[in-house]
Amino acid sequence: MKITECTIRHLKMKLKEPFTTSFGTFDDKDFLVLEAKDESGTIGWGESVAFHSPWYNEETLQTNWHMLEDFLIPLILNKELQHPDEVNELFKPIRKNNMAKSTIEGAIWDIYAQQTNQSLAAALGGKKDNIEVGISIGIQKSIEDLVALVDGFVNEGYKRMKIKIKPGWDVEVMRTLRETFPDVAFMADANSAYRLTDAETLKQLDAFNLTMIEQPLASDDIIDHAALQKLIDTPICLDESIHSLEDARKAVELGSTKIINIKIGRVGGLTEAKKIHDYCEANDIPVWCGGMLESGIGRAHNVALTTLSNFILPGDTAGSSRYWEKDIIDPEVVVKDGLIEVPQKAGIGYEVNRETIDLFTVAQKTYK
Ligand SMILES: O=C(O)CCC(=O)c1ccccc1C(=O)O
Ligand SMILES: [Mg+2]
Repeated sequence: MKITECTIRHLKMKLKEPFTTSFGTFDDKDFLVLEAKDESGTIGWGESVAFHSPWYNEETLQTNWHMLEDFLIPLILNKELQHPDEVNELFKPIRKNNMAKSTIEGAIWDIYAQQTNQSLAAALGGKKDNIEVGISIGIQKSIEDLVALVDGFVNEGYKRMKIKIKPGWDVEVMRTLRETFPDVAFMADANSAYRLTDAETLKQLDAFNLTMIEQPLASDDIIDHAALQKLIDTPICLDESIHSLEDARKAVELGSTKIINIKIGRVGGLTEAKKIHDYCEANDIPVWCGGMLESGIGRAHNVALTTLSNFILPGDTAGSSRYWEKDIIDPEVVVKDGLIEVPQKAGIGYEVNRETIDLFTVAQKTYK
């Protein structure tokens, strides 16, 4: 396989509802999509999960465009590749910029799966026919609003509720939810809103039988998380702190994390995601697939990755209709009884709808 052409598109899509985390609110979603073509005309799609602003990590839509245009696409164009794992090696001399790397790596995995006539899930080694999913719920105006939302998602069948928390929107919120829904699987995600000195507050969450607490402390920390885990019973799950297999190994060895949220973009692509998955499986660390409010393209990659055996806990891959009036893939990702059926077609398994994607494209450029 030889990539002969890449097109970067900047898409702007309106979220149905604003999504609020401890670090800010998303209204629109601005992001990049990459279309790669090989010498035989096979087309593969990748999505950048970098946001418009550097809130979640340091990458942005613009830094991703720069990295792709000036460094990553030139490394790939017209190079003979046997397997997408080689992309991970080719990109090693370039430090970080994982979301940019993942964008093009994902498109190459899609092409590879099509050329070997298998679903992306099968190409990765996944065996599940369907995957279990939960949902991530942003910070609301009032606890009553949150209770009503959770009630709706429980009725829709989502397998676990992830509640965004921050100082002042934490203990009483989780207490109310636990009292109202005694049997629902809840977890909390702080997106780095606390410090080790907040351990007493976080300790109070132990009373609510949470499946885990995600990234309570600083986004680059694994030392204080290890100290915190000794003080609280709720298992800690790292998100922001894990960028590679090496990060995962160090965090597990230090006792900073008992569960890992794997995001394909954050770790630089599917090859690295699979390595982290395999390491965690060998070390009895359950993993699950995180979300970045993706369009259908990124969502399809998440579905495929989640078919690997150690994705034991439900992920954040909710259905397309949770986010968009109209997604850019056909069919859209549908959740029924908390399950997504894994597409069997070759590649990512969904068709990118050219008419819809054109509607949301605000800029594009082709490289060959
Ligand atoms: O529904 C989703 O895609 C997951 C939403 C989510 O939790 C999230 C959204 C934006 C940035 C960070 C995170 C996170 O997992 O921390
Ligand atoms: Mg998170």
